[in-house]
Amino acid sequence: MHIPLAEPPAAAGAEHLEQQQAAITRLGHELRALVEATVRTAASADTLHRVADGVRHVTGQLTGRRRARTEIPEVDGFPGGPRMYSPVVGAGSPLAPPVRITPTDDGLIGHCTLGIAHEGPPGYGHGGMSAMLLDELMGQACTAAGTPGLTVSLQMRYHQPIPLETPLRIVGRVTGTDKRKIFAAGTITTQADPSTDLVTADAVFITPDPDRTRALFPGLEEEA
Ligand SMILES: CCCCCCCC/C=C\CCCCCCCC(=O)SCCNC(=O)CCNC(=O)[C@H](O)C(C)(C)COP(=O)(O)OP(=O)(O)OC[C@H]1O[C@@H](n2cnc3c(N)ncnc32)[C@H](O)[C@@H]1OP(=O)(O)O
Repeated sequence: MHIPLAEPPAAAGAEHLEQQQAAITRLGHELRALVEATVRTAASADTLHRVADGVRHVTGQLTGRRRARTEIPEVDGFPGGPRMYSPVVGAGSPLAPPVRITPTDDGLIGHCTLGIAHEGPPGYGHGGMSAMLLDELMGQACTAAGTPGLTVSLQMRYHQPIPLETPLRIVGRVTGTDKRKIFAAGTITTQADPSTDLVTADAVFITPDPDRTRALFPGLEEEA
């Protein structure tokens, strides 16, 4: 079984997909603003109740067909394409900072800024967020290297707290392979001081064998 990395959308449907992605991105942006306002507000209980009623009303407008659990959204490509609802890179996810990723000669670089919604210690990023950022960058580096895999081991080292509301730089790169195992490393720094590691990580990813891949991802299109 050969699983190609995701291709850009076919020309016929490209315009529709672009419009859909733009709308998803816009809703994600507004939802992130809502999350940010929610975790910062000092509004009265009355106001919070009123807003909760309004949000419930808005949620009720997202009707129609709901994506099944293992279904890959039409706006996405997997593996290796856009992930609109990823909690890390998804422009449509209010959970995502979101991270913007660019390839380099030696892996991938991600840029993002964490907000108060991602807080661990007051004023600093949650350690689980750092793990999520690095897992994603290293995982995507595996895919970009042509060896997509699932994380089986993730070792984190927290050297200094990650400041919130500060542009961050996340690096992920593949350091080696051994059959289906891919070894990766990653770092988080601020964009202003990329030579001071705040968090570093090492991880092992495994490319599942074809039977396991089919079982795990029934929505994945195969090429003969
Ligand atoms: C071709 C398409 C492939 C598609 C897959 C790619 C998808 C990703 C693509 C795009 C995403 C972009 C970004 C995502 C980033 C975030 C990533 C995540 O969040 S991943 C979610 C969390 N991780 C899990 O849920 C995994 C749970 N684990 C499993 O399902 C299994 O462990 C699995 C399928 C990954 C492997 O199971 P086995 O049965 O095939 O592998 P065994 O035979 O146990 O091990 C193979 C070799 O690896 C070693 N190994 C196993 N665990 C190890 C470990 N922890 N450390 C070191 N080596 C280990 C073993 O000793 C063995 O080595 P020896 O061949 O004997 O030399």
